[in-house]
Amino acid sequence: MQLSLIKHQGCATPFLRHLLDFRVYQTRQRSQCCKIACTVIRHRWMKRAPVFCTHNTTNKMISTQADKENIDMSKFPVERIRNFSIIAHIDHGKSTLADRLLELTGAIATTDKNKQVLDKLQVERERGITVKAQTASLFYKYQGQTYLLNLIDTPGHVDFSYEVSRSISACQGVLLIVDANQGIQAQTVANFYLAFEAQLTIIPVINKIDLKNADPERVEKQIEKVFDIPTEECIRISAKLGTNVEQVLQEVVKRLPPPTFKKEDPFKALVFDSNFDHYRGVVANIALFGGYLSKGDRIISAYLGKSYEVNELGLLRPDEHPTDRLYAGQVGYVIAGMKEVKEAQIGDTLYHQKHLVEALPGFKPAKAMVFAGMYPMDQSDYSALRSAVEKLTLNDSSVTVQRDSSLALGAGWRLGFLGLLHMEVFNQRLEQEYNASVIVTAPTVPYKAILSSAKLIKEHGKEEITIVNPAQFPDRSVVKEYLEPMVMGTIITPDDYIGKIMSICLNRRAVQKNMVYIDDHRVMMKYLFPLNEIVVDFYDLLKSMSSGYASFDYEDAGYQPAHVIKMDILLNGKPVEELTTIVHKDRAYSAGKAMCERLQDAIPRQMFEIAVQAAIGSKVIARETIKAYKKNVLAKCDNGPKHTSRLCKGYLTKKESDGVLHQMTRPPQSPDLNPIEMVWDELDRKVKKKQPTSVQHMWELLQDCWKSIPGDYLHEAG
Ligand SMILES: Nc1nc2c(ncn2[C@@H]2O[C@H](COP(=O)(O)OP(=O)(O)OP(=O)(O)O)[C@@H](O)[C@H]2O)c(=O)[nH]1
Repeated sequence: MQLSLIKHQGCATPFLRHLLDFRVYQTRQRSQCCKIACTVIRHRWMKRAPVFCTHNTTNKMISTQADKENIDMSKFPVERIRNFSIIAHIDHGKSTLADRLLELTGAIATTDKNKQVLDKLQVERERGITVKAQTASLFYKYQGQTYLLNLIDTPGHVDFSYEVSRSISACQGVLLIVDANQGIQAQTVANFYLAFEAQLTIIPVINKIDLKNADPERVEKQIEKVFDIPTEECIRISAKLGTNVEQVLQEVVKRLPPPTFKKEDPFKALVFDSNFDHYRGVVANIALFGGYLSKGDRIISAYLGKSYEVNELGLLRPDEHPTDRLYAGQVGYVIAGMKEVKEAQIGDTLYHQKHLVEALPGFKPAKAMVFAGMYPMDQSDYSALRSAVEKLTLNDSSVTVQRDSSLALGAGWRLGFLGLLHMEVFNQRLEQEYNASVIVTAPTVPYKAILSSAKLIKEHGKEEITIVNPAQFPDRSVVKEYLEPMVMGTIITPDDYIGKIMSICLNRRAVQKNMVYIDDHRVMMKYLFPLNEIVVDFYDLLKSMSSGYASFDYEDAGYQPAHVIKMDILLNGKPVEELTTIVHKDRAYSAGKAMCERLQDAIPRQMFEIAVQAAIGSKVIARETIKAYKKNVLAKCDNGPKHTSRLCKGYLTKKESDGVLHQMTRPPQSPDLNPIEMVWDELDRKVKKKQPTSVQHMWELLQDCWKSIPGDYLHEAG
């Protein structure tokens, strides 16, 4: 099958588009037709309902007068600074609480229009989720003293937990929000441990107490049982109504420790986040671990050793608010003329030119969980897309980028993401923020192979290689052992669903590691899963099995030996690289069969038969056939030239749905539809000119038309 055809046409032919859409979905389409196909395929892949805009996208932040004042940052010694993150399971109300805190401290005016003010990205507002941590500095008066509170609102979804771990590195405490109705969920546990391991002070906050089904007492008991935090330490609030939110601020001041850094020490700052501004270059979010920084200072990046002049610095309130200086313990932003994407490494240490300091440990690089190919819709857009990908990866450093190319799709990249939602969000941001049109291939997880062939070991320079593209999966004959990525999954569910959940876990090759009751009815289960088994649809399946009550979170659990094999998909005997997958040996037959059946549904019938086969090496393990169109429409041409001519016109208008001639088929190696279109046009002209009087005459005209088209396309049936 000549997938390279897609290169010659701006928009793929219907056949190829369908074919590619099966494993490849486009994030931006040129025609409505593509858009519909894409939506269908996207949902087929994701098995998720489409996400509609749930927020007022015109919701603008309303700044108060305080924003315009010049703030003397020296007024805030470390004792009067509190740096904290808001962490929680998805949708437990982090951003809503952040809105109330901003209002209470006057950072934004109090109005009912403030909804998730810190969720600034279009994608966040459209999906109603936080994907990027946001910082806001608040001034809060408590017992006659003004405190500087730096809050970081973090995402809740497991795919963005890297943002959480980075954010807490700039903090001394966290607010752990738990929904008073749902109680502790899987990401509550994961986020608690992130904060606990970083030795931060944790204030549990039970939110949504206004809900009819709220049961804060039960949730407090859960918190005591699972996290060993006494019930009396919990604060009950309603972020939506503002109930007890003031108490949260008071407890932040009372319970959270101030930073311990000194302004007398040499300047040292951690870059914990960064954004790319088209006009000003890199805007780095920094936490000062010592000393102070002034406008005009020369600073050095420990990562690159390059020196920069500070053009602007200040606080995020949550908009940028320039100040003259930032001091130890404070959190803010700095713009220092970093124009290159690579210059602003997250986790980097900045220091003064005059005072060399030891670099901070930084962050463990984010580990990509899924990989997918990304290609421009049109190869001429390659360099524009490259620049967009580079800029977006600066704003989202957890994406890994590797150059790649495909026979069918041309030059592109293989990108690594933290999960499927992360991948979707990245594509959506590319489209919305950079106006890029891309084709993204199906996601795959990174396998490893321990090579046995000395030649290959020499070629790679190591024995163990990571395979992120199934097409490059090495053959068993040169491999000692394959390894697959594993994750430790946490499932929290009401006990009514235990049986069903255990059975789906077993089905996904998972091994149970632990099971404990967190209260009278809820159970927390730990399973070791192969990542490949959960990455696409496990979460949705779990949700539907448990009527939405179960929650799931996972963390990396290394690699385990596995008997995995490469499965090729052949169309009329030719392997299609883009459709190659890696499957577990025990699942190969069912996966091959399912794939062939789905392809059979996805590929529209053509004028020739298409054999869809799944094969392991040279052995075909599944096959489906897409039958050719056959319709003896010429048999109706007995009524003379007028009727024949009318019929021909009929074919022309109907040809997409069913109008092809019985006597005409095309050899399978010529799947391009264009020659047929040309034949129809030619035939139309000839019929008009020569007015055929019989079927034989009509057939001759047809033959002439075929001959006028280059290539041997005509093939007489029967
Ligand atoms: N009834 C009620 N609803 C609330 C309360 N707090 C938040 N919500 C609602 O809960 C939903 C989720 O709130 P968010 O603030 O977006 O939750 P989040 O934790 O920031 O979500 P992610 O950032 O996506 O993890 C929204 O519809 C809020 O209006 C509350 O106190 N009471």
